[in-house]
Amino acid sequence: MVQPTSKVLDKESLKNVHINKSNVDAQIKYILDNNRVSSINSNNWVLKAISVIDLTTLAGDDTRSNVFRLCTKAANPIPPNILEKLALKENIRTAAVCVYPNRVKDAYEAIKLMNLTKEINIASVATGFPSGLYPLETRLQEIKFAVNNGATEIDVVLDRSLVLTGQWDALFNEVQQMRKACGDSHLKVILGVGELGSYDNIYKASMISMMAGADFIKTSTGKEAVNATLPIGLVMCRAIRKYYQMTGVRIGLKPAGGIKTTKDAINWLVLVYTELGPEWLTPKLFRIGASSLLDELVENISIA
Ligand SMILES: O=C[C@H](O)COP(=O)(O)O
Repeated sequence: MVQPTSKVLDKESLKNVHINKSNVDAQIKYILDNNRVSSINSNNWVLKAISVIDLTTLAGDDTRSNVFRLCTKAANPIPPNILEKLALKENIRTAAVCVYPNRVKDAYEAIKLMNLTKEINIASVATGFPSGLYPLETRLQEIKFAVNNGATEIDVVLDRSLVLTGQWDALFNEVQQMRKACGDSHLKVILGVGELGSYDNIYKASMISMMAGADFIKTSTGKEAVNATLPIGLVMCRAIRKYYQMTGVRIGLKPAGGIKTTKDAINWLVLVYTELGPEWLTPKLFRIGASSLLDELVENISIA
């Protein structure tokens, strides 16, 4: 669990952040054109992508039975006939399932019933997902409710209005209280990047969230018009890198929203590999939040 580090970083220093959009776009083009991982067996990258998925269902009609199905799929993402041909040393699982607070108990019971040897984390969205526009008191209660029902990770949403009006101290204080409400569960902070107005705001919100104790920063709820794009990912990677340089603490990245194809997933792996290094490509530091990516990845596993 990451402890708040406000004493290490000076919030005033964020005033001088100016990110140039065309530089970011050019850097993304350079990274993809000079893909340093393209020579590596692509099956490894597809399997890596599967292992970092937070397999998500966040629909208004989610029921106990579809959460049970989701958990079964998270535990056995690759069909036995393909698994046999791959001859892996151990079965691959997705890193987590991600559900609404009222479905956490169902996920907990489903996973317990399966008696797995390797853990699948249970992530719950919280804090008035997706808008975050609810009283702080009830947003904190939602976190505690999800934790008490078995969530090991909490994906909170920021109140975007605090970013848009530059209320950085208020934002820091809110995230710090969310951190506290999580107890031992991990805190992932959803920035809602499509609604933050600028790359500068995305960078600053990333920094404030990490300073306040986020274990991960996450791009989107999946409900905004603009979700996880690579240029936004680059801005967030740079914030994570800067934070690591200043504190020695590694914070995770979770792109989510609109990631649907194998190419999308591999591009994110390439970005993180290039910007943060191979040590970030583990479920501890990188996740892909997605509701419909898994089937596409499985279809793209090549078997002899
Ligand atoms: O956190 C995960 C997102 O809500 C999933 O978005 P998606 O349905 O576009 O994959």
